[in-house]
Amino acid sequence: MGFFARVQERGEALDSWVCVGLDPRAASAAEAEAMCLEIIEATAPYACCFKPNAAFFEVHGGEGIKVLGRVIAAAHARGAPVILDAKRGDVGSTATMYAKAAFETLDADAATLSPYLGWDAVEPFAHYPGKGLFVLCATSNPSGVEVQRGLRRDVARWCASDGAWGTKTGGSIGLVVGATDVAALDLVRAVNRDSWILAPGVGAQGGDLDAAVRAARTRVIVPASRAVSDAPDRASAACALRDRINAALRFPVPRPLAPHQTAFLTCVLASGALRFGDFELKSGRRSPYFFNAGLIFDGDHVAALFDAYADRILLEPNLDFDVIFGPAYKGIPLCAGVAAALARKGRRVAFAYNRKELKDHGEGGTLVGAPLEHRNVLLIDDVISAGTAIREASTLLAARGARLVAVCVALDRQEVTGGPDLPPPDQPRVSAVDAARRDINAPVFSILTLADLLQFLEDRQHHQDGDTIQAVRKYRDDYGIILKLPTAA
Ligand SMILES: O=c1ccn([C@@H]2O[C@H](COP(=O)(O)O)[C@@H](O)[C@H]2O)c(=O)[nH]1
Repeated sequence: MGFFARVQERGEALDSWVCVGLDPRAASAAEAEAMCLEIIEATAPYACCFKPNAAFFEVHGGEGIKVLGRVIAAAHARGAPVILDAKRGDVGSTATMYAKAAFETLDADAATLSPYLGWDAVEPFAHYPGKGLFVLCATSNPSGVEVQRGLRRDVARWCASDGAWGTKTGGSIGLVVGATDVAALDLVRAVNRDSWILAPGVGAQGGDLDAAVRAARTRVIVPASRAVSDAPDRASAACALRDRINAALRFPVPRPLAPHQTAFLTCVLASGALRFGDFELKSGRRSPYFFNAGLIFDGDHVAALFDAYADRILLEPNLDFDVIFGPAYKGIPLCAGVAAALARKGRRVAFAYNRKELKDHGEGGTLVGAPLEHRNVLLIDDVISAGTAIREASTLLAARGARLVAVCVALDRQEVTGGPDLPPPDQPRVSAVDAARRDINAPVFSILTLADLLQFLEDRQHHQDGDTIQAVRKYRDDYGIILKLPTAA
């Protein structure tokens, strides 16, 4: 079982998202060890994981490193996963040794990493199956923002399950976002709804625990070092922290979806393109909801749909494309309509599409619209089922000398590939979107995900009955690529 699945399981079993930090301020390695063992003993019933910070052990030299190994083993003996907080980041060959030290020598289950040197500094850590990574996104120290302001949104996107790094790591990558910066947590969750967040900075650093947890919404682990180690009764301190986190998680302040998502939902519900009930999918699964973009045909609904695509595309950072390509048939009106909507919003791009039949008269050929050679192309489609259409389109584009830069779809069902049998809980969960993304080597993003849909239903913006919401939630838990969320809004 991977690190995040283990944290999830232990967190749920203990009903606690407290990560107890082990930062022993001690005069010797022996004293540091004794202190950590006491903390582990007292707080294990409240700790979904432990987080020793390497500095507090390295300061004691070789003996300190040995103690760190024994402290990690002691946490393991209590069944708790361990995050090694060492904020590593270096050129690939050195990062390889850092990864070996963290995951082999010390046997940590996860490590904190700096994104500053790019993917090749992170990659060696990703070679260890089952281990977790936490990438620094917005740190809790006061001046971090001066450096991170321009980078944190991109880091958050890269680490999302459909982001560049999230995809490469199969989702075993989380983010460090300080509890001291609620605006940063908001920003991160606006572009990344599914990564685990480690939110340090409560207690001694003065972070607003309630606001931070609410901003993170879900999949949040709150580390506390001094707030626990310096408390007169460490067990009570960890227990109180647990309760405050849970209270904030159980009563989150509703967070609206982005306006283009609400407009899209309004359109698909009004047109009947999104329905709730009992549907049999091509895969043989019975789904409590079904999306059929072919049912959006009234002019006002179509206009809203094109606008929602255009708004979503404009939100995607660093998307450099000059042609929108729509694979036949459903992609044909989409590419034309979205190109028009983008033009109205100030972004001029061309469109092209293919025909399925070969023409034997007139201009001939299978492609219509803008020339594709040497052009950067954004592929647009309604929903990815098996991903066949996307793969075929990508082959066609490559044959025409075009560069496929990304794929935009309306709905990402975020479910594992396969048939009606439930996937084994310990297997890596790969969705059709993930598989397509891997095969075509380009990002895939969507206007709406299943997680967004659930949030919409749960926020009661749409008056669905409780049974429908329960059924969609259960479907997500059974077939979703996203592990069961620790909290239901
Ligand atoms: O942004 C960050 C990243 C890591 N940390 C580390 O967490 C603990 C916090 O200690 P407290 O006593 O709970 O303040 C410490 O090891 C830091 O190095 C962080 O604070 N902020």
